[in-house]
Amino acid sequence: MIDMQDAAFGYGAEPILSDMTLRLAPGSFHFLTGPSGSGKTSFLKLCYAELLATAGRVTLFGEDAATLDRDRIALTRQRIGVVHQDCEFLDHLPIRDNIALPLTVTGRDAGQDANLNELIAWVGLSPRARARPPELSGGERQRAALARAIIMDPDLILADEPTGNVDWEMSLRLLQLLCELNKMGKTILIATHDLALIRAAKAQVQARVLRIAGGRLSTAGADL
Ligand SMILES: Nc1ncnc2c1ncn2[C@@H]1O[C@H](COP(=O)(O)OP(=O)(O)OP(=O)(O)O)[C@@H](O)[C@H]1O
Repeated sequence: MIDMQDAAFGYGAEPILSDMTLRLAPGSFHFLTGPSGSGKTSFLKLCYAELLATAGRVTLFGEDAATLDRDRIALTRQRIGVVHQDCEFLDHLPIRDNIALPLTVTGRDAGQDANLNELIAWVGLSPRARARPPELSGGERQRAALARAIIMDPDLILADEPTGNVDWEMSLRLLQLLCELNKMGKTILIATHDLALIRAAKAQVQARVLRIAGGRLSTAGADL
């Protein structure tokens, strides 16, 4: 699904990520930890070709990310759902329409989409579907961001601090949704600082924990 071979990346001359070698197998569940500023978001961006490796190779669904043209990148991204750290929405649109945006920008009629209503119910937002983003709580926004990320039925879900601004109860609820997606066969990669969340996940799914520190990727110890 995603293969990295000695991949490196830097915003300037100096790499911030080096020697990244990793394989994300279909159906696997991974966490990515590391200190603030260590490069977790940048790493996720390599995984959906928002950034391209400056050395080594990143292969997405069997294709070298560096060789993908714009159309192939767009097609590849339809297989990847991203929950961004800042979960930005269009504030003038109801949250239902925000969740449906990936459908509407690809020319589908969201109004008739039964899956959309089902998905909104699944994340527990049916009573809030007509509310606008500024009227939502942090936890509701995070669940809306997750719904928007999976509306196109992606194979891989990348989540950047999906529980960053919510209380523990809501963190567990979001985790539950991600574990359910994994049980449906989706591949999950979650960047998080929250070690308690990782421990809670390990009780439900087989999760591998990766750590970025000092620009290098390693497998975190079993003490988590
Ligand atoms: N667009 C950019 N241009 C230049 N430097 C950047 C850019 N984005 C991030 N950086 C720098 O790259 C490094 C890694 O940032 P990144 O956001 O990937 O880390 P992170 O581990 O996700 O951080 P956090 O946990 O605080 O979200 C940081 O030093 C950051 O300042």
